[in-house]
Amino acid sequence: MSSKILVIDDDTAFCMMLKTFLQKKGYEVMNAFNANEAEACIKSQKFDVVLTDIRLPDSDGLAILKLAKEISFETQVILMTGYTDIKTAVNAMKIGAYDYVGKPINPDEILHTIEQALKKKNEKSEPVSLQKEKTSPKKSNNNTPSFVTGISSHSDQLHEYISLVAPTNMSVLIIGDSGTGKEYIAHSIHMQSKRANKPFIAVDCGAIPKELASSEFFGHLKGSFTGAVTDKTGHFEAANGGTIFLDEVGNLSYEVQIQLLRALQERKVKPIGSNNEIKVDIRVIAATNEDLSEAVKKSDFREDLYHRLNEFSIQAPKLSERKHDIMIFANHFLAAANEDLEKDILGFDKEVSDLFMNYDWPGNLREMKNTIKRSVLLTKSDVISIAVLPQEMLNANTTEEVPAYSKLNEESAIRSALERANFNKSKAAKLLDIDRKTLYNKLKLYNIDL
Ligand SMILES: Nc1ncnc2c1ncn2[C@@H]1O[C@H](COP(=O)(O)OP(=O)(O)OP(=O)(O)O)[C@@H](O)[C@H]1O
Repeated sequence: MSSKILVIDDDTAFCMMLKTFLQKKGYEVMNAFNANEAEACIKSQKFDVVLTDIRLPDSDGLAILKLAKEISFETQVILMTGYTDIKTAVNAMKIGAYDYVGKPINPDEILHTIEQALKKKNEKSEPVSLQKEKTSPKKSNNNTPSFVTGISSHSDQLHEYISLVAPTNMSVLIIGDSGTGKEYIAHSIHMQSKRANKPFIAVDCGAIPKELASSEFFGHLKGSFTGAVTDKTGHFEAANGGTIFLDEVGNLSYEVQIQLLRALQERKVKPIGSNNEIKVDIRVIAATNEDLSEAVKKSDFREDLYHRLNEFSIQAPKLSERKHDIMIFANHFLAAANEDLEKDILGFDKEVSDLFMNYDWPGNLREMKNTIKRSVLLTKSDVISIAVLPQEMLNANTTEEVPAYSKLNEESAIRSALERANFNKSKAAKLLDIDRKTLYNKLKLYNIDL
């Protein structure tokens, strides 16, 4: 049976073009041109993948993401971003989006992302027993990509902390922006601990619907509630003897926080519908990208749980702060992308590495990994050039040099944007964030001849 995809975008021509392209690749595709239509589709049938623009006339892609996940947790949602900043898209991944792709959409890129999303969906629907084996470090050793340690002073301190805390049984709270490698740090602590040959179970607390949280953490017996068609092993039991990693722990509801604290204090869990308590021996590592102490002050997060999780804290540095590590990571992701896409790209040209060093990387390591993979896919020569980088990166890099556009400095802003864009009017208009027609009018007004 072919996989079902819903494409949502108010640009009808683009939407239909993508539909035809994906149908040719063997998918069953439906279109929706606004959030209202999309909602009706999502409620009437189950999709394997939902591909949605972040900006919609009557709502946004984040609302679609939440709805799709509520209706079917297994549906993979991919966001398409235009000029919206990457941070919104990266943040969407924390609430369950599979990935994001930058506009203009490249058909090969979107196809690759859809294939990966379907692969993930199919892995997810395997029985728990199989998943458990997958998360067991013993089995995943071959596939686990190597951990880049870096050489910056931030990296030195990070790894000193990891090696100090790893052999203990202390709970660790990892604090850092999205995509800074918090899960990698957690895994690294686990691998350097005495629990290394026991399971490491990562739980994305932001992606678990509230009603399912207890069953996800503690398991359930068949028939204990509507929809419980088989027995389910909870994450706590699956992680027994090893480490449980609670990602985005700040997103847990207050009720689940109480249940978690109880399980951690008593070292026992009771699956829903069962009378038997199961003893568990677990080390907890949690991660957050918000200020949990603030959440405690506002009573959004329980203080007792906060202290239980925060026996030791580690700050995951932003990529832009680790200047000496930037090209080490870039080369690591290049090698991984080459292997994954069966390509043989040798490196980055100078303009690209300069840009990498000066760019802010709001999505941190995840953004870099995605950017490099996309660039490898699009590169036809031996090295990655600036031409294959996402437009947002180029724009971000030029904002400093192009004076902000205002009535007062209009003429100089236009001249400077034209120079930056090598006198390509469309590019200059984009840099100035005005449409092409307005630019033509202004060129006439200021007698700028090209
Ligand atoms: N030290 C590292 N070496 C190699 N790759 C890394 C390293 N740290 C992170 N990565 C890569 O960067 C990506 C983001 O890392 P990770 O998922 O650990 O970030 P995160 O901070 O947990 O993100 P989020 O806040 O969105 O949950 C991952 O895909 C991982 O492959």
